[in-house]
Amino acid sequence: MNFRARQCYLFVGVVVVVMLMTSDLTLGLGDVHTSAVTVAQLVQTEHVVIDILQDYITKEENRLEAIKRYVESWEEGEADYVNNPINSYLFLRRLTQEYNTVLDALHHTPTLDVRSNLTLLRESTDVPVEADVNGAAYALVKLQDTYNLTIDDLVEGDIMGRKAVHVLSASDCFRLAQQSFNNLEFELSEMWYKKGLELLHARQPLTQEELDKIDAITRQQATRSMMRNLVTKMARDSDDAVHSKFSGLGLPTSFQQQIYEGQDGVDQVKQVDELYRRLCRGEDILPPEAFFGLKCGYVFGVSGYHQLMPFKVELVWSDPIIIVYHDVLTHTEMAMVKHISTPRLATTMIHSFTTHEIRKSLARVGKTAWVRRGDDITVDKVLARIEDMTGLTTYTSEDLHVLNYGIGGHYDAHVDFFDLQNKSLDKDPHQGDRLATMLFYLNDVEAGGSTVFPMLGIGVPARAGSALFWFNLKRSGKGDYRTVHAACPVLLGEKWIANLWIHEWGQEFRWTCTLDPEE
Ligand SMILES: O=C(O)CCC(=O)C(=O)O
Ligand SMILES: [Fe+2]
Repeated sequence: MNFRARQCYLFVGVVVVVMLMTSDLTLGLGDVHTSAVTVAQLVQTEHVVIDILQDYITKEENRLEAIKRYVESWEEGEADYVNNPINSYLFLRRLTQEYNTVLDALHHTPTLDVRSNLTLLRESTDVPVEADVNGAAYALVKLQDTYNLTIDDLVEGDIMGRKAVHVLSASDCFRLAQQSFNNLEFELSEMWYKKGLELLHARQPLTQEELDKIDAITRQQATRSMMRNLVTKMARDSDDAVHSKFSGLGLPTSFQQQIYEGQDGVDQVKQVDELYRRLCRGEDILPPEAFFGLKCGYVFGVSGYHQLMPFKVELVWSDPIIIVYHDVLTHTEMAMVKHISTPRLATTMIHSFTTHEIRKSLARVGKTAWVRRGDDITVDKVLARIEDMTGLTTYTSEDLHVLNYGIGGHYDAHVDFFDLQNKSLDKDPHQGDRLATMLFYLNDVEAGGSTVFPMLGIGVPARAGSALFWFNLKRSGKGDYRTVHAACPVLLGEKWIANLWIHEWGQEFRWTCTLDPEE
């Protein structure tokens, strides 16, 4: 292995080890792609960049044109400038007026202007950096994995028949391979290296540089596999304190399987993950009989206008109760919630209940904003509607949590409750546990983005204006683990949701509880 390759491997090794020690799988991954709003803003920024450059090109062309005109108007040895008065006049005019134009053109170059305009733009916008390209590359790999997309289709830029503007090159494949490796997706990494090499081999005749690249990557296979074994062993040998740091951070299931091999619960993780993928792909998991007895109907609200105008309700599951309300928000209301949230969107963080840290995680990729009662009349109306729909108070709930997922945006399997009965969290600020979740879909997602419940085998597509509702707690107040749910990665388009976590306090006369720990 040459020195550069060795250095490169050392670097990858260090990255992987640092990721394990700090349990930060997001290291080196930017999150520009995680929100469709941010990407749309960048598309606008690029329009401005193109305008600035276009203007620069025009000015440069005019400048060169002036210089060219001067040079071309000189007819060497052809004219008698000395004896012919007209020639003499033209000659002197050239040397004064036209020559000055040339001097002007040479002095006033538009380069400084274009540079300062571009610098201003860079300072006023979050221009993506290398890490953001890696983030977007990792999103692609995640989509490939969840939706069983073939590597060939991805290379051709084909996602479910929708063509991209360009195909992927060999070096794109190597970037995807490297990114998968950094994120401990070792099998996927191998596949992408193989594809990259195949694309390079297909280029005939090969340049010396390409031959060197093929050679280096082929020789690095052995080091990669050594690195992989080392990292896996280190993770396997780590103690519980380190393992608990990993929880909820989006460690790939394939890697978890290897490090927790033979331990309790690992089969369940694998099973939940498998069901999650199948549900995301829209596969039917349950036989039709499982849905017998489930109903659709009109249900009147508990107060206000909906006492006369019922809600369209679909019972998606009966135990635990999962309900979809159709057409419950208007387009204006959805637009308003998105409008207020857009300037507040920030990288989604997750709260680890084992370490109490708040961190960026690969388990949840998207951008979040919080909006509260009083921020806008629409928010107040939405909260009042939730009370109408559920009969529960929203005065002890959290603020409305708005999420914008871009391509690959997702949320791995989780429960919404804190299980306060089992954990010694300070209860007061929480107003009790999260009794129920109301999740509004604020747009139609072109492909992907369903909410799925792997333990139950059901999935709910994101449809603009509908709302998904379920109870997180049993009547005894215990967390109901059957409500494990996940947001499938967005495959095409974007996804907007707003959810409200309704808390236990204040529901004493609205929700019957029981002392029976089994209920
Ligand atoms: O986006 C979704 O479909 C689910 C989001 C979710 O589960 C959450 O925010 O807790
Ligand atoms: Fe959730």
